[in-house]
Formats: sequence, structure tokens, C-alpha cells
Amino acid sequence: MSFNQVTATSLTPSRPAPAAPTRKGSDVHNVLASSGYGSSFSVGTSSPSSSSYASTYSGIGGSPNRNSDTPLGAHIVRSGTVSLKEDGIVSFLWRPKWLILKEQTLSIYKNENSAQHQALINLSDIANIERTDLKPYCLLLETKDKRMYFSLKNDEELYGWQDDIYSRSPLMGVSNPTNFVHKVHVGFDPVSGAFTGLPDAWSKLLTKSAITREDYAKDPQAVLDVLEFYTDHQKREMEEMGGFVPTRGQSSGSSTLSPYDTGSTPRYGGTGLGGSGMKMPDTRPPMKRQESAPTGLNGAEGPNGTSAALARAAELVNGSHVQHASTISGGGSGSTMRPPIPNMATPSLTPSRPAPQRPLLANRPAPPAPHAPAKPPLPDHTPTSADLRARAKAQGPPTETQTAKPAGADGQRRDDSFDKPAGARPPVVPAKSSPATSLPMSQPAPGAAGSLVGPAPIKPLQPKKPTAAKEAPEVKVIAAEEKDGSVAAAAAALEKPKEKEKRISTMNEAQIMEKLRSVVSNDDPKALYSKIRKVGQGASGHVYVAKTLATGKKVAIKEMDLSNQPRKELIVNEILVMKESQHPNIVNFLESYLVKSNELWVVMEYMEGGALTDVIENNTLEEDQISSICFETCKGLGHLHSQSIIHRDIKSDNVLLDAQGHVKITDFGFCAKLTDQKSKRATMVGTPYWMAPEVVKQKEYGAKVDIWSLGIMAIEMIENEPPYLDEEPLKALYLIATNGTPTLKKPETLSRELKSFLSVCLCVDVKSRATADELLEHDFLKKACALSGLAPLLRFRNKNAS
Ligand SMILES: Nc1ncnc2c1ncn2[C@@H]1O[C@H](COP(=O)(O)OP(=O)(O)OP(=O)(O)O)[C@@H](O)[C@H]1O
Repeated sequence: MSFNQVTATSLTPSRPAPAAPTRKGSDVHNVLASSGYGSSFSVGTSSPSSSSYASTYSGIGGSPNRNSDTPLGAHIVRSGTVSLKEDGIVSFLWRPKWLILKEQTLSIYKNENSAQHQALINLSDIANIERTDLKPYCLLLETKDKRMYFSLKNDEELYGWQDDIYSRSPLMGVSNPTNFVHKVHVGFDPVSGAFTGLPDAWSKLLTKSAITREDYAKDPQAVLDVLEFYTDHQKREMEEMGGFVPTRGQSSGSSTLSPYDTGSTPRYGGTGLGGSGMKMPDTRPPMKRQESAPTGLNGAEGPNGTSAALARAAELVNGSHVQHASTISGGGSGSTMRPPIPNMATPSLTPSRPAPQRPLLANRPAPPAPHAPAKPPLPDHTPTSADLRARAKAQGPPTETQTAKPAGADGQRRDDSFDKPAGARPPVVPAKSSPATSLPMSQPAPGAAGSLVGPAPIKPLQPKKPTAAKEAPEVKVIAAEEKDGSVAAAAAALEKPKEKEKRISTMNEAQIMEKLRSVVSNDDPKALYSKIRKVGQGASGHVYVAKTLATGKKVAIKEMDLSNQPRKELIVNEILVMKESQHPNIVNFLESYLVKSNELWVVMEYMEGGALTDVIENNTLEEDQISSICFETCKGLGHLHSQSIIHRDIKSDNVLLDAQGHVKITDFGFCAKLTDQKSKRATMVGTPYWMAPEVVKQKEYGAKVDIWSLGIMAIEMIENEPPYLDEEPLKALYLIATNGTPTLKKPETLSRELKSFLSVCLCVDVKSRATADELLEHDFLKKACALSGLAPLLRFRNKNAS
């Protein structure tokens, strides 16, 4: 049915004029005049300002679907003239139309003075809206029985309409705007070897990165993927900084720590590729491991790092900020592109509070220009192992590209695939011609061979927001049992900063506090425990060893000042998970207390051996010890997974040992509970170097992300650090996105069983990756030494103390 056939009802202005359009509707009427299509269209009728349009059409409620408009729905979101064409041969003409978008409808009028609409589309019927190449700034809108094209004046208008329609169309996942992306024209020109149409911010990032033109050519899509991932993360950081209140001193009091004082060991200086720590959605005061962050490399910035991070983030969100990410097309001829992060409101660059001091990637030596060699210049000093490990905590694991097949055809690696050393990587083999089973572990799997020829056309990415047609379940984050899941809230906040304020700072906070009060004990902990000394410093608070007065038993108490926690929901999440997941391989929760209404004490088992990170730094682990630690961790994971809980931040920092060599998982802030409705997750969570490929690529994922991270943790135990630690950050992400399973430095020194174990943990193909239960049966874990065999690994603590 063409619009002209729509019967309009008479309009009776029945209510006051709605609010003026929220976005730049005022200049939309000039679209045709300046678009170059002018002669075909009559635009003479589109003269009033947007506000007068709003007024003119205040009575639109009389239209046929008037009743579908709630009072909220009557609000005009956007209006303006566009050039419109219906699909099909008959409708070959582009005609100017006046469009009014409300919360639930899109009405099409002959012109802005028309009293009756020619067509009214319920947004609930819209199955797709995407950019097309029919005109330079053209949107295709599809319902189940209609296709129509809107020609607009420029990108800004195009994205404005696209965003506003997209975000209100439930079939396109209106409840899950997290990964909504604009479509822009970014292409890759194989002849020049350069991207075309890249947003400024991305160009700058690329120029500064160690990603080479060769890399572009190998896998241009991966380059865009990591740029998006990276800028997404930067955005999160900016969000975090806005809400940051440092409350603690910078010192962990290490000089007073005892042999087992875990806080005395230099910790990884930050968590991120982004320079401020890539422990993704952690918006808690990022002071973790700061005091002892190594100098140089990522971790070196100290106080200045903050401003560098801000400057870096500012670069991203200001003038050069990424408005439109993209997808590439083989020839750069303007095919459908993926966009980035919409509604990227520029956060204030002046944090209202002292900025956090996470180590920053920004202080790394300036990376080469895109045409320079892949390796960034070496830092001024030779990084020590501690330096590298310090940075390690921050970054992530390897990934594959969409075309990569690092494993066998079935995605399964061969056991001998770890046999080739890293370093001399063989030429990249095009995915298609790559005999999957012959691809060794040490190969950077994907990418197209022969960069001179250029990559094969790459299927343009689609916006990641699930559409109705997509089988993927709607992402509805349920972290523990809170209905406003922390991750969901954070994710939504990225899209709508103002809403974040509302959700997190006010309403949610009250709900969270209420929840917290219902969980904690009403007793006075000071009458029950006596603190002995501080043993650690986390992002959210201090950790003390204390004596239980009634029994004399030692416990660990994590003390958090809630008034300084921008993400209280993470803490509640952690308590709930710990409380409900008691297991010998989980640091068990004992009790929690609210002191003076704002001070939260979480009492848990005391693990005097501290974090595995420290053990790794101070020892060379034997295979039977690695096996034992993996075995114990795997049992803990099996337990969590059996409860449909994903930990999402498995790494050596989050595995603690006690004096007897017991190994337990801790840090449940990022745990996610899978439900029948939501059996996969999509939120970017974790610490990038340990992240499974599917997380880095922001795909949906399940419990097996923990298995990948366990594999990376095993590599930490073998090589002292996770893969890519010494890479320039964006390059590291690129490698994660393209290399698939990481390589080993000295595979020849490892047993077949260990390599096999790594193979099944670090299998890019999720289906082929082992489950925790399967791993427990693995030959390598049968080599586990007794727990008492781990105790010697803690001797360094005595030495440090003496
Ligand atoms: N149960 C425990 N027993 C002994 N030491 C602990 C225990 N829990 C934590 N620690 C020590 O305290 C340090 C900080 O712990 P915390 O859980 O606060 O760290 P985090 O995960 O870095 O911070 P956050 O959870 O706030 O992000 C740890 O690195 C560890 O050394």
C-alpha cells in the first residue's frame, strides 16, 4: 500500500502542543534544498520552524492510530522534511515528506502544513532501519510489509533519524541499547591499503597504534572491531571517572605487612589496555594496585596518568570523538557500515573528584604510525617481569576474527598445536584456504594472505543490537538477582548518561541499599572481630586479617566505604554470589555487616597465601603444581557453572591460596547468573588479556569464557604473564581479535598433556572448548600434586618478611 492510499482521519487538536522536537528538527526542512536533489522536489511547503511544526501537529492525536499514543507517546521526538521513496517500481519517485516521530509512531505527511498524515507506522512494526547506498545519505526502513527510503541531508541527520527510530523500535531490541551502533561509510581500499571514511578519532588512534597497514590488509574488519572495543572501553572509563571518589590513601601500608601480607606485593598496575585498567565495567574507585604499580610501560603514570587518561578519553569524546564507528566494505564503495556508539554524550573532562590513579596505557612510548613496523618502540627501560605482570592484569586474551579458524575444522586444536614456538609466525593463511587442522597453535590464524592484493570483501557488520529476526535471546542482564543488573545499568548508562545518573545515583542506589540491608547481619562486627593488620587493598576497599573473638580463628575482612562506591550493585552482587556459592574452592563468605550505615564489612575465609599472582612472580612453577592449581580452580568453576554463574574475571589475581595450599576463587563482583531466559551474556566484562575472544568481540557468551581465562591463567603460570602483555594496547586487542589461540614462547618445554590442556581451554570455537567438568577429566589434571606440594610456593613470603 502506498502512503497515498492511507485514509486520514480528521484531526482534532485535543491537547496542548507537544514539546518541541528534541533534536535538531529545525533545519531538517532544508534537507532537499541543500541536498542536491532539489530540482525533483518541491520543498516550498516546508518552511516553518520545527517548533511551529510541533505546534501545528499537536492535534495529531486524531489520526487513526492516535490511541496508540500514550501521553508520553504524544511527545514529538523528531520532525522534519525528508525525501522519501517507497520500494518497488511504481514508487520510483522521491518526494519530499514531512515526518513526525513520536515515542511509538512515525507519521508521514505530505508537508508540514498538512493536517492529516498520509501514513502512520507503528514503531513496533519496524523490523529494520539501516543506511543504504541508494543516495548519499539514505536510510532504508522496513516493516514486515513495507520498505521505504529516506534521503537526508547529511550524516548528522541520518544518524539522528536512525538513532531515534531505532532506539524506539522494540523489534530492534529497544530494551537493550548497549551495543547499538551507527552505520557509517567506512571502507578499506586495498590499493592504497587505507581505510576510507574512518572517523577522526579512530584515525588518530590507529595512527598512534602499532597496528600496521599490513595488519589492516590482513583483517580490516578486526581493526574496526578493536577500535570499537577500545573506544567503548574509553567511554566506560570516562563514565567511571565522572563518578569517582577516591577515599583511601595510596599506600597499602605495605611496610607493616607480615610475611603473608598480600598487600605488600606489587600488584599489577591497572587493568587495562585503555591505560586505566580494562577490568571492564568496574566503576569502583580504581585504586587497585596503584600504590605499587610499576614504573614505565603502562603502569608508570602515577598521578599524571590520570590526566593523560582524561586527555586521551577527551580526545575520544570531544571534537574528534567517535561519532560513528563502522564496518568496512571490500571496495570502500559505501556499502552498509557499522557504526559505533551513539548518543555518546561528551562527559565532563573535569572530574568532579580527584581522578583515579590507574596506570595508563597512554604513557607507553609513542607507537609508530600505521605504516611503521608492528612492534612499538621499546620502552626506555627494560621492563622487569614485575613490570610486565603489573600491566598484565590489565589486558586481555587473544581472539580470532570472524574469518579465523585457528583450530581444526571443528574448532578443536590438535594437541601438538602448541609445539611451535611463538615469535617466528608463519605467513598468515587466508581463512578459506587454510587447512584448519594444520594451523599450529603458534600461528596468528586469520586474515587474508597477500595484503597487496587486499582482503576479500568483508561482509559489512550489522548493528550489534539484536533484531527481531535474530535468534539471539534478548539480552536481559541478571547479575545475581537484582532486577536492575549492575552490568545492565552500566551498559544502559553508556547509551544514556542522564539515565545512568537517575538509575544509579538515586533510584537504584536506594534499592541497592535496601537490598544490602536485607542481606547483612545486624550485629556489631567490632564486638565480634579484632583487626590484626591490613593485608590488601582492592579497588573497593581495604582487606584486613582479623581474629574472631569467640574462636580465635583468623578471618579476612574487606572493609568498604559505601559512600565512595559508585557501583554499589557490584558489591551487593559479590556478597550474594559468595553467600550462595559456598564451596571448598571458593573463598567462602562468612558474614557481612553494615557499620554506621555506610561502612560495609565483608567477612570471609582468610587466605594467608595471598594471590596466585604473587606466587607466580616469586616462583617457577612445576607442571604438577600448575596442574594442581588448575584442578582446584576448575573445581571451583565447575561449582559456579553448575549454578549457572559465570565468574567473568578469572585470572591469577583472583585465585588465592592459603598456608596449606588450598586454592580458591575470589572476587565475584562481575559474576553473572545465566537464566533460562538469558543463557548467554553480551556485556563486555573482565580483564582484557584474560578475556575470551567472544567477549572481546562483544559477541554473546556463556560460562566457557571462564575456561578460556583459566587457560590464560595457566599461561601466566608457565610464562609469568598472559599473552600480548608487552604489546601496544590497541595492537594487543588486534591480536586478540585476529590471532585466535595464543602462542606459547617455549612449547617444546611443556608436556603433551599440558599443551593438550591449553588447547582445550583456549579453543576459539566455543563449542569445542572444554567445559569445567570435561577439564576435570583431562589427563593434565591427573598430574596434580597434592595441596601440600603447593605450600613451598609460599616460602617467598617468609623470605620477604625476613
Ligand atoms: N580472603 C582473603 N584472604 C587473604 N587476603 C585477601 C583475601 N581477600 C583479599 N585479599 C587480599 O586483598 C587484596 C585485595 O582484595 P580485593 O578483593 O579487595 O581485591 P580486588 O579484587 O583487587 O578489589 P575489588 O574486589 O575491590 O575490585 C587481594 O589482592 C588479596 O591480596
